[in-house]
Amino acid sequence: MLTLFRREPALQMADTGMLAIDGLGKRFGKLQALQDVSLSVREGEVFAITGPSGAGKTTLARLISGLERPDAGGLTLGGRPFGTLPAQARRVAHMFESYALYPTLTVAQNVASPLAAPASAGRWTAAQQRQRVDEVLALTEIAHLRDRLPSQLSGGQKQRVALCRALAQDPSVFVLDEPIGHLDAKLRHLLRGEIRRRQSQLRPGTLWLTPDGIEAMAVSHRMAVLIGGRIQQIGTPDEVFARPANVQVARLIGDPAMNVLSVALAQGTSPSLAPDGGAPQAVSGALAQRLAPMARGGRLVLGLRPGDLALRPPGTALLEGEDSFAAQVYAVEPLGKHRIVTLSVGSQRLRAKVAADAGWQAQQPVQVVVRGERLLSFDADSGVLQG
Ligand SMILES: Nc1ncnc2c1ncn2[C@@H]1O[C@H](COP(=O)(O)OP(=O)(O)OP(=O)(O)O)[C@@H](O)[C@H]1O
Repeated sequence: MLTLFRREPALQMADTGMLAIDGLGKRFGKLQALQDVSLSVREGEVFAITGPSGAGKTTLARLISGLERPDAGGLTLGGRPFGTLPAQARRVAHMFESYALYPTLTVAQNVASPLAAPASAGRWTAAQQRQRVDEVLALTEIAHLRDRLPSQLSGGQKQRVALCRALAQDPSVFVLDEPIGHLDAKLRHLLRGEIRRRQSQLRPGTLWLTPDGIEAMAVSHRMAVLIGGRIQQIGTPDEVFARPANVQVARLIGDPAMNVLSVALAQGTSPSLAPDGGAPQAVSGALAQRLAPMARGGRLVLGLRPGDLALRPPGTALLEGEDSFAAQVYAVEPLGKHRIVTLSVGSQRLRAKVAADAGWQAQQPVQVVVRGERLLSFDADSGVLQG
């Protein structure tokens, strides 16, 4: 059972409020690690930032904590400038990707260490500290490890200790850098729901950094996609999933991620498309309409969600509103409740999520059926979503 902490009026050291990040930039030598990053994290909001390795997530976390200084831009908390304060005055509960546990302290002592630190002197009684520590250890299912040293823990257990040490605090904002990446899938799924629920009921906002797009969607109220140090898109998980701003975002979000199929409009009288490395194929319906405004030989990138693709034997008649193109089965992964079928289309690979009882075999020719209204199209040069 989750117990929430009440703020004690006499002990309020931290102000909180909306964290606003405005135009942050950071360069390391020639590398522009972050450029013009702007976003805000509201009180009680879990805001996830997802992006591939090297995107700049940890750099952003360190700028918020005051462990790095930005070259450009600023930070405010509740409208007050925050980025000029020294790190210890910011009261950011920062969970480090590297854990940074004290090797000579037990699990419980590590988690309690910020509560017992001089900056928090007199803020919590020993009983209150113990209550906070107990709550987060129980939440992350490591209460039984409380007296162990970090050297006696697995990697996933150490990660949970580091997470607990951040969660136990009463900060101005929580910054959690890859907080659950090393846990097994079952615990990860459980914790992202539990932590989202817990953090939503606290005043400080939570910034959650993860390379896992699905985790970002599952845990957040809103999310940003960061690639190459630039924010590509900000929105609710549903908005980012439904309309990824560009091809790079589309390739990161979803399980499996959206397929992107590069095609050219082939020469001829009837509409036909040529997937890269494949023969031209006649198309009709909405797919033909998408291609109609394009010049012959023009290029387009189509976005196709794996769950929107249906596979049928070649030559099967199409229903109203359906389009199809030919492909060959490349590989089949049986995953219990569904199968992931990888398809070859010319030189490209697509993935389809189909029913578990679908009996497709590698090398089989197949008709890939998609409903035109589910297709997205991206500009072939800029990669930006069209329409
Ligand atoms: N102190 C530094 N000096 C030079 N380059 C750095 C420094 N810190 C980070 N970088 C570079 O900045 C870029 C962003 O790194 P950062 O650690 O912020 O990425 P990340 O998104 O957190 O990646 P990961 O998911 O792998 O942790 C990378 O190219 C990295 O090599």
